[in-house]
Amino acid sequence: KENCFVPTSEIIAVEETELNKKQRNIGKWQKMAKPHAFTVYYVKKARNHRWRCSDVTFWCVDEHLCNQWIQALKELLEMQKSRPKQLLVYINPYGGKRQGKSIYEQKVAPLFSLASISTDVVITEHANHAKDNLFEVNINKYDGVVCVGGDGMFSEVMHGLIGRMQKDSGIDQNNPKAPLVQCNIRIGIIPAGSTDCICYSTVGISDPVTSALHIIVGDCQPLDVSSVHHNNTFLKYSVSLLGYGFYGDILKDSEKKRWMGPMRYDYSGFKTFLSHHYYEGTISFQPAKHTVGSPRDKDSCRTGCYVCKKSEQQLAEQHKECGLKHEEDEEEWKVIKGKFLAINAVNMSCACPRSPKGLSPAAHLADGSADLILVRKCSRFDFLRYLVRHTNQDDQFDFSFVDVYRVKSFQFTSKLSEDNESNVTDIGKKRFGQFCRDHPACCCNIANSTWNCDGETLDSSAIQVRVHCQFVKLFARGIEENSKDEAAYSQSSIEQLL
Ligand SMILES: Nc1ncnc2c1ncn2[C@@H]1O[C@H](COP(=O)(O)OP(=O)(O)OP(=O)(O)O)[C@@H](O)[C@H]1O
Ligand SMILES: CCCCCCCCCCCCC/C=C/[C@@H](O)[C@H](CO)NC(C)=O
Ligand SMILES: [Ca+2]
Repeated sequence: KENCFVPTSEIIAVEETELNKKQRNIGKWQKMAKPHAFTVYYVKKARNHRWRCSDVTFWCVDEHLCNQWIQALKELLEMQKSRPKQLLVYINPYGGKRQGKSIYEQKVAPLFSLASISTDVVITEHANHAKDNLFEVNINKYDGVVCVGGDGMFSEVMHGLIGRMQKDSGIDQNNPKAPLVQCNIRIGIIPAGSTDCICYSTVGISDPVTSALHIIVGDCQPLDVSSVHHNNTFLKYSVSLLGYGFYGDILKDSEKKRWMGPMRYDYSGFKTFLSHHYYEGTISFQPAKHTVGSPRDKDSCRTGCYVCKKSEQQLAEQHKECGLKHEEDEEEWKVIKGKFLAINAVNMSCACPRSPKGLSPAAHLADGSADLILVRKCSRFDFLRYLVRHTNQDDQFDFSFVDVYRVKSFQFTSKLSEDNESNVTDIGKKRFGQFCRDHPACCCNIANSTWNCDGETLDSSAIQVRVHCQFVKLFARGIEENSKDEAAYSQSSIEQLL
């Protein structure tokens, strides 16, 4: 009795339906001598951005008419050119709660098969298996690469794909100013990790079935990617969080407790909060002048985002007019020295189930900028107030000790490495490390923190970062507005469409 309207772009599959005897004997169909039927499988939108596969079966007496409908609907599906037909799937069996394999087999593979998508599946045997494999496979054979795992697994696949593109084009990734070759093959994320921040921030929910359906309908969401260098050595790419201090320390501690699963972040988070370490250093950045948005905006990045579209146009125009190299070199750098509890640079909101609005709620997925959040030294109580605001509706930037800037590139050098560079003859300092000036009695050693790069640690504290606008593409569409559409989808009618 429920009506529903389904755009053809959200039909998953159409199949002829074999009616069994019991089905034939119900309702008005029992009067038919030999009823014929077909079933339409479609995306049903539920609450909180969750998608489900629903179906409706149509019956008729005329076999020819029934076949015509099936044929017409299959032709409509064939016209959806952005849908993948052949996918390469990497499963990390040890990510998150170690359920990647069963999640894929039970929830995702049946949907891919229903949608006639062929897959080559690789279950990874060690870290970097997927990344290394992507340098060897015949990549042109595939319409997309799917990773089943968490943010770390996504990062691995992204590094494999970007690295492969640069290698094939003869681009040296160690050159921080090299004009990188864009990666056009889309990546799908089936969330099976501990944080799943990239999935949550691009889909609005961390749910394997929802993500599988976004892959099937062939969605496309571009993402900004930051390249991270130490002098002239390439370190990593980042799409979500580059965090020094608090999030770096959490990650470093939690790596030793992988056996705890996702709980390790809560344990290490609490421990890191209690340790209340701050780090001295200098951060220099180039403000993102091309973008029309600001980190203090009330509106968030949503499907078809105006700010992201505008940034894309502006950057394309700038490149045409003066060339990237010339223009970037000339722009001003702002320099800030200080003592920081956390330095967070986010290319997207970094929303995740732990923090549903994220570290920077107004950050954009594809505007060519990152939000640089500087949390200066403050009391434990103030830092706790700041952290709690990640989980409620209050403004987390409304503190005297928190500053946020929208940037297109930045650099960081810790005080420790500055001192070591400028004072190489100070043997005592080099041999015994540097002692905390605020607690001379306790002699606590203030080492550098570690950068947390999408859940992986970086080997260097001194880094240079540049944001590349819309550098990779995901099978996603950004977070959809929670609007009347949701209600409309559940009430209107598939019969109207057909
Ligand atoms: N078979 C494997 N054995 C050990 N490590 C692996 C294997 N396959 C992949 N990895 C590595 O495991 C790391 C973490 O995986 P993943 O991101 O899937 O889970 P997670 O860390 O629990 O989740 P999140 O990144 O969301 O916090 C990845 O960086 C990846 O390189
Ligand atoms: C006392 C209350 C504390 C509440 C703190 C809530 C903050 C949660 C924020 C989660 C971090 C989101 C950033 C995502 C980072 C990922 O790249 C990374 C890898 O998955 N995850 C982590 C935890 O580093
Ligand atoms: Ca961005």
